[in-house]
Amino acid sequence: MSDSFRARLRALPDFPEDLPDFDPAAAPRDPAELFRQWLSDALAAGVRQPHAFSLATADGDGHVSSRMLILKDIDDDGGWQFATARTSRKGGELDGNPNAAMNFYWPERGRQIRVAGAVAQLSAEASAADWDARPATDGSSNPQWQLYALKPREIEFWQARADRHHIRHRMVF
Ligand SMILES: Cc1cc2nc3c(=O)[nH]c(=O)nc-3n(C[C@H](O)[C@H](O)[C@H](O)COP(=O)(O)O)c2cc1C
Repeated sequence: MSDSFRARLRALPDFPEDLPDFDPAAAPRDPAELFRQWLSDALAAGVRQPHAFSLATADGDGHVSSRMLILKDIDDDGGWQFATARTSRKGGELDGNPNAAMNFYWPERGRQIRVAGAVAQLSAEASAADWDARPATDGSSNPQWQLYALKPREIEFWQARADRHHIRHRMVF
């Protein structure tokens, strides 16, 4: 059972054959601009939810949890925005420890983007506007809904290569 499962896992392909090139030296210096370029490329390549990312948070004892969320914006202050209920597990963990990490992965392009930093709550007005802009909005309000912004301490753009010399473009702020 375990042997055959291991063999099944081993037989799965890691990355597609036709990976894009990436030259960090020629990339925009602004990470938001580079992310927008990569997002357009991912959409053109048929990536279904390139705006979905995993968010890792930690509780006061250092126990880590992660879950998928949707990126709402990268704002003019460089904040990577997402929204959730303030009363959720992640909301409680962020209250006690603002440090969090995002991870985007776009398999069709062999690309991963890691963003880590401290998260701050945005205004009640911005949170309400985000709630109202949800696709299934019914006009009701949700006072628990909170828009957050992660201010990057570090960002890494990662490009898989067929020769396994994967490219890591890391920025520290
Ligand atoms: C693709 C995807 C996108 C999601 N986007 C959001 C989101 O933007 N906000 C949110 O609160 N939950 C979102 N969820 C649900 C969360 O993953 C999670 O189940 C929920 O927020 C509770 O997380 P917590 O108990 O760790 O706080 C999404 C789930 C998936 C699979």
